[in-house]
Amino acid sequence: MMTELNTATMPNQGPKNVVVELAEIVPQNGEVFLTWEDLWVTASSLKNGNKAILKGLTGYARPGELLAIMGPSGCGKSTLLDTIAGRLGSSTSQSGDILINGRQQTLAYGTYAYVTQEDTLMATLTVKEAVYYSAELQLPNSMPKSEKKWIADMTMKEMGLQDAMETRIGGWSGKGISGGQKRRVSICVEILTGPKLLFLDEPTSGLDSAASYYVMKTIASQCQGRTIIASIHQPSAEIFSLFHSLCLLSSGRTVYFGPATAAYEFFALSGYPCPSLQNPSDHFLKTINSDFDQDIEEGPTRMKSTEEVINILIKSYKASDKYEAVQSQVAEICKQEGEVMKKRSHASFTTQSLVLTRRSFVNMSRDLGYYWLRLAVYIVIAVGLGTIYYDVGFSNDSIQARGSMLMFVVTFITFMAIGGFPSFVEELKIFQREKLNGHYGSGSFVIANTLSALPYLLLVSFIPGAIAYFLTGLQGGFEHFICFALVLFTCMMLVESLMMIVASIVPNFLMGIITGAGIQALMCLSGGFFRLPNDLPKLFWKYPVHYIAFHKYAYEGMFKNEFEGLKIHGEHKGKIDLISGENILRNTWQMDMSYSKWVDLAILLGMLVLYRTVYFGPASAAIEFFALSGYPCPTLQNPSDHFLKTIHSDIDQDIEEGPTRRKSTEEVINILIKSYKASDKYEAVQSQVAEICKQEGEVLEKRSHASFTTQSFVLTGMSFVNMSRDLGYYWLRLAVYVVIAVGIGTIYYDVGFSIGSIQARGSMLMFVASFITFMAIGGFPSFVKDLKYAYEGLFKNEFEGLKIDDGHNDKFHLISGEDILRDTWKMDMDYSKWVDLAILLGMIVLYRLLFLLFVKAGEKLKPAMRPFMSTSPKQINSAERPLDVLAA
Ligand SMILES: Nc1ncnc2c1ncn2[C@@H]1O[C@H](COP(=O)(O)OP(=O)(O)OP(=O)(O)O)[C@@H](O)[C@H]1O
Repeated sequence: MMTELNTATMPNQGPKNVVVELAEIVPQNGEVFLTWEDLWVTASSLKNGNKAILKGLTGYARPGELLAIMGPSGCGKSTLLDTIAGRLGSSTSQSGDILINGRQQTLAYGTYAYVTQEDTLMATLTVKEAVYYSAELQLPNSMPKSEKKWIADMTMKEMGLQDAMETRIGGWSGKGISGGQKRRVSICVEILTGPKLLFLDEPTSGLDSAASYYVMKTIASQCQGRTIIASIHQPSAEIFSLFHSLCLLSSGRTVYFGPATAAYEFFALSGYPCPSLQNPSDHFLKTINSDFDQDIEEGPTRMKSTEEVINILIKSYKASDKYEAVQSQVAEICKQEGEVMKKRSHASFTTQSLVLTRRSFVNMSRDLGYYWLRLAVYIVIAVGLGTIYYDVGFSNDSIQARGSMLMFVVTFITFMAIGGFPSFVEELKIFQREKLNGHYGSGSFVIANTLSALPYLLLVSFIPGAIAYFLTGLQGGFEHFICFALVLFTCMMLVESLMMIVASIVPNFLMGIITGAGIQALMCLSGGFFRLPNDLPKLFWKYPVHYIAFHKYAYEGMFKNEFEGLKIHGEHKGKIDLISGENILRNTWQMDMSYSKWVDLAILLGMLVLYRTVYFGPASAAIEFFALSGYPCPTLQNPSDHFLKTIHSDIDQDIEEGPTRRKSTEEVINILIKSYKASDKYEAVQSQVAEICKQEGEVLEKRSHASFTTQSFVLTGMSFVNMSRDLGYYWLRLAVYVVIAVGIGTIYYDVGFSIGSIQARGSMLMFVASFITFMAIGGFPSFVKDLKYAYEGLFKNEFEGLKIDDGHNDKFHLISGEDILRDTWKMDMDYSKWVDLAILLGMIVLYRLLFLLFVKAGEKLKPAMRPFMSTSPKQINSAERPLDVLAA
């Protein structure tokens, strides 16, 4: 359909006499026509009020075309893309119509793909593994495996990834492929299903100009029957020539929408022609960039501000035939009630769960921080526990020792299960991206994460568990050990499940660790060890928190397992008396003996199922919410572009050498290298280098910089401001601590001076000194030495000068706090509580000095460590590295 629009000529009113081609508006084979009309997007915040980001945009995207959204940084490109893809965050509101094939409908699975700016990929996998797994997850079961592999291989080849296929992706845990290659892997996994509508947010960010060109060329070559919309920053002249349509934005307004080729003419006719030998996109962006208030020359004497120029261009566009063409094209598309988008078939739920389990298992096995480090630390702690409580015996004292040892296992060892949280958060980010793109749902992810973690959790509970159990000499018998290890295993899994729920609600991992630790602190406080069950305040702490906290059942399971059937050799009036474990459980630990330890274990397992289900339901909806809120994911060629493009071997592109001869890029590079080595340039370089080396020239002098004091002050100021603004640094911890403090205060409310208060005071102080300081470092085991002085300081502060009524023979009898410190808590009374505090302060200084030492040593060690940390230089595309750095 060819339509000639408004051919009247008006001076400086935009390009006229342009024949605009309107596509056949009959969507076939799932093709997609997308229109948006009078689109407004407003961000509202308490601080800044309402701010319009997009201001009444109208446009369309058609099958077979690549539409580029261009504009200066912050003009609203990503917002427009997100809005038309239905991914706008909840902090913004939108108005206007967005129609697919003239209908209001949602984007169905497999019909569209969205490639985000950020690359969220599994760092431990190789490129090939990542793409293969993705193909298995997305492509239908009916497709043979060989075909899936073929599609994956072809797509990788199209994206120029064939040389990086065996290289690990790398990321936060270690260097892998380059940033540019990551970009291409991200695009690759999204186009595997051949979606009819493709959104790309900055597909070339992080790529050098040659790689950008080839990636965009590959994308453009896939336009057949496909609608592609890409936001792009600064395309080279060559990339610009690949665009069919262009949407040029400035501060949320349309400066131009129409054929990309006609934009050059539009600017010229509007009075801002592109100077010869300049990349048109550079010219367009420079003209409409109001960030740097640069006056624009309009002749030898006249200058205009960028804002004025933008207004002229917008007016010119609105008066042009391009504007009319857009309106009529949108009206035309909207008239048709086109095809309803049908969901593509994808891999079944079972296949997805199995593939995800395999992928997650491989990731866990390769990520040192997921389980291996924890296993090593647990083994060290288990040896520590085993040697501290070595052969605990059956004396009266062993009651307290057994109880403390089991409490440590249930509370601290399981608490440390949050150590794998950062690795889990990385996996979660990938899940969020893949879920948003419809690759699979929450169900398969939860099943896969549970199944893949099982073998590792069994390892980390049974091996350290056995070491601690047998060294301590807890109750003999296989059944007892199995119960102990199973309770430990279930608790660890419960902590991981709890952290999964936290991760889906809290946006970053530091905040997640603090929140998760806070929840656990409250649960173990009310679990029945730190405050015995009968002493817990009835309202709230006993009913319901005590019964909700998994620690209650874990303590009960562990204690029943240990004490049932045990005979303790107590001493009474100089005679040895046997006390039964059941009595100890009932009287000392106040346990509910109406059900067995296996019931406790069953309740723990039930809780596990519940936690995982909670994550699967409302929590996964929260994931979506946070991801959507932004937390969670050329004809005049630039010479340097040409050089890079020519020597770029990633994409095996043939280079024309005349009408018939073609050479592979690799061949061309070899010819160029040979030619360079034979040239006078090469000789000149050799002689210049030799010449320079001959001279013993000036020694480079160090430039003077800010003094040490100034630097320290500035850094203190910066750090202080950062800490005050970062919610996760101290504020969240403060809030969590306040909640825990209220918990402690109400649980131990007005502890009194009875004999029972000795235990209560001790437990409360132990909880404060260990658990709360433990939380300060996000779950890393605090140094035991610190705790000794912290305990001593707090205990002396509390008991010195105190008088406790021991109620001996029902008479009022006072015991001094000093006696309690010496006899009950076995404290060193040779020095005062202030010495303990001074030692703690000294340790803080020592740790900071050690930190400085490690930072300095780390800088020196880095070059030596590099070979172990990164992949070989051969695997990293050397041509991309310098430009990636520049782009960054
Ligand atoms: N949720 C939001 N709340 C407040 N302001 C927002 C929100 N989202 C975007 N903005 C603002 O809207 C403007 C456009 O943002 P957008 O990310 O769409 O720009 P862009 O053109 O894609 O930028 P860049 O090229 O730098 O990625 C920016 O000024 C940004 O700060």
